[in-house]
Amino acid sequence: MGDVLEAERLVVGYAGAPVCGEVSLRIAAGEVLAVVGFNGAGKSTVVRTLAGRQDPLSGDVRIHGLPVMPDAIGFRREVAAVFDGDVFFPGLTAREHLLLVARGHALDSPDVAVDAELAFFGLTERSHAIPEALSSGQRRRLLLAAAFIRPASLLILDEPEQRLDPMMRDALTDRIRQRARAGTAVVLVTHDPRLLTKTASTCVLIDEVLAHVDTERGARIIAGA
Ligand SMILES: Nc1ncnc2c1ncn2[C@@H]1O[C@H](COP(=O)(O)OP(=O)(O)OP(=O)(O)O)[C@@H](O)[C@H]1O
Repeated sequence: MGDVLEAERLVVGYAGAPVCGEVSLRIAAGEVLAVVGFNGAGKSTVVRTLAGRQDPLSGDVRIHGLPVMPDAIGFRREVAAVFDGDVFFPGLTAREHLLLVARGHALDSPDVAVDAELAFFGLTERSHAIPEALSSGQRRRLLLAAAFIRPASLLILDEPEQRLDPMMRDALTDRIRQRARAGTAVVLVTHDPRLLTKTASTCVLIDEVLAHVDTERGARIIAGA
């Protein structure tokens, strides 16, 4: 099977200054690639660049063999992402956010899909609340629900475990595995060793020099062991 995502000698950073070493990686359908490293190493910068949220300083990123085109419908159809700073429509309820995504992606039965997603992420009772009236963990769940409800061949998750309680982390772990089994390629930035070992098939350590490490070693690095 061909690569979903391919980065070749990618350099990422701000105002012309790189934040980490060159990144070269590939990920195929059904693979989960964990991205690990210490605070400030450059993980979010790397995955934001992979998702087309910022331009690379140099190097190449290809998704299904094509350059990253964040404004193109075809690109946005393939790539779903959750980042820390993602925003909501202040006047729309949790349910309305998910309906918007479900309808936008032409799901067959959007109402059914939305109810299922609200239930999975434990938001059914808060489905008519606007984001401001949700707890911070519930807002995180809503962002994740919006990413998982829609089809995508590449799913980029930047520390999705943030602010989730242990039960929800377990549910998220299962969901990522299920999604990968269905053929989605997943890029997962995480500081959670358990989430990493239970989901990832490969791992990269972001530092001054990028290292490809096995998932057990990746988990030991983030556990500080
Ligand atoms: N918008 C920005 N402008 C300039 N520098 C930035 C910007 N965002 C992040 N940085 C810097 O780039 C470096 C890498 O940040 P990044 O957020 O990619 O790290 P990270 O590995 O994801 O960290 P963490 O584990 O803390 O989330 C840090 O030194 C950070 O201070």
